[in-house]
Amino acid sequence: MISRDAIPRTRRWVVKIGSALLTRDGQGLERSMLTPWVDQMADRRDAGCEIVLVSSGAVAEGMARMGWRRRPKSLHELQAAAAVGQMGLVRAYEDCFKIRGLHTAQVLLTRDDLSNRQRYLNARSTLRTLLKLGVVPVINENDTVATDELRFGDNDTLAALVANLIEADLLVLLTDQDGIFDADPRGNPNARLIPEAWVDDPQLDVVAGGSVTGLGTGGMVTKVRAARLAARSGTPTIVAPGRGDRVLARIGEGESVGTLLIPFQEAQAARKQWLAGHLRVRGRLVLDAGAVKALREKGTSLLAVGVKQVQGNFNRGEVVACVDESGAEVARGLVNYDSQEASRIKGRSSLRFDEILGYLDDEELIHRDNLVLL
Ligand SMILES: Nc1ncnc2c1ncn2[C@@H]1O[C@H](COP(=O)(O)OP(=O)(O)O)[C@@H](O)[C@H]1O
Ligand SMILES: N[C@@H](CCC(=O)OP(=O)(O)O)C(=O)O
Repeated sequence: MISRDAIPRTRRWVVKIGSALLTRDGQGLERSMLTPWVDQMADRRDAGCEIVLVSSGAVAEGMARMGWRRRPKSLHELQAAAAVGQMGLVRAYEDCFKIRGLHTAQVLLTRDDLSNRQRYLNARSTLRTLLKLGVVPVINENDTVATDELRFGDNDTLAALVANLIEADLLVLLTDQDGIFDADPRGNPNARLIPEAWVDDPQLDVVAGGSVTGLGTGGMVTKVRAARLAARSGTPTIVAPGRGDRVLARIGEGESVGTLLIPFQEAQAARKQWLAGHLRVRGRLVLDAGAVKALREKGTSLLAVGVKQVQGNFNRGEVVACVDESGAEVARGLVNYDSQEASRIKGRSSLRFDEILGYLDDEELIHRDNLVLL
């Protein structure tokens, strides 16, 4: 079970900053407000932590730039506001991170990008590459193209799916309250902070209310839901006070700040169960004896070097069976290369993928997290 003591060992964080924090009463972005967060994130980086930032605020900044006092009702006006405001948002982050010598990258995602397996894998590879290069990705929803059906709707959900995507060690949702209280503190002065809870605690559904500022979307309801999504990849969530002093540093030191939502341990098991029961196996990889042994005895990922034959037509991200030379199924998993690519790299070391394919996406043909032994 993850506890506060384990937080100092976490190395990959997704930090989400909500609109309620970024704008003063709908007056648009304030750089002076952004600087302390950027400094805190840069400090985490200096402490050896990778940071992916999910930031809201495009609509609020767009409204301010257009001189609109009220949040527009029509989807197209909202999309237009987001398009105008996103320019200011990324520019402000770029300027602030530059002072700390860090590069930033704008990443705009829709729900479709994360539900389509191939695009999911591509987004994952790009984010991993940016992190390896030391760049801070600044993510927001691609509001301009997202239709109602395709929207995440709130950036808490987006941040959780990003945490799943990059297998983050921690999701930090910075908001305008000190954390999750046993009642909405705006209407209940006696409300008490919940320092820690299991993410599936039904009590959270009772206490978490919506948003009342008209700037943010979702309130605590979406934060609890997001924590449950993040827990699917075993990621704990901390809902923390964005206006607090040295909040990220204190979290990193294991201090009790905000509300820690602890993931259930079954997350990994559930994923493997889903894989084992998946009926639509698209192809087969015939493994040599060494690879069978490594999978069974050491629980390693499957490398192309241990594959003798590739059978069937499959795409990257589909389920394939791993069989031994007698045809007996050993394992099943989500493959990182399509059947044509797999045929070309079979029996080869990942050091040669670049030369053979012209690129290297993943070193493993199937990562051990996406592999279940049968
Ligand atoms: N149990 C609760 N504890 C704390 N805040 C709550 C609770 N229930 C509802 N809220 C509301 O959630 C709001 C934060 O969510 P939201 O406005 O969506 O902000 P953000 O922009 O950070 O996502 C708070 O201002 C608060 O009024
Ligand atoms: N993509 C939108 C995000 C809206 C949103 O989720 O806001 P919030 O609840 O404040 O995180 C924007 O940038 O305005």
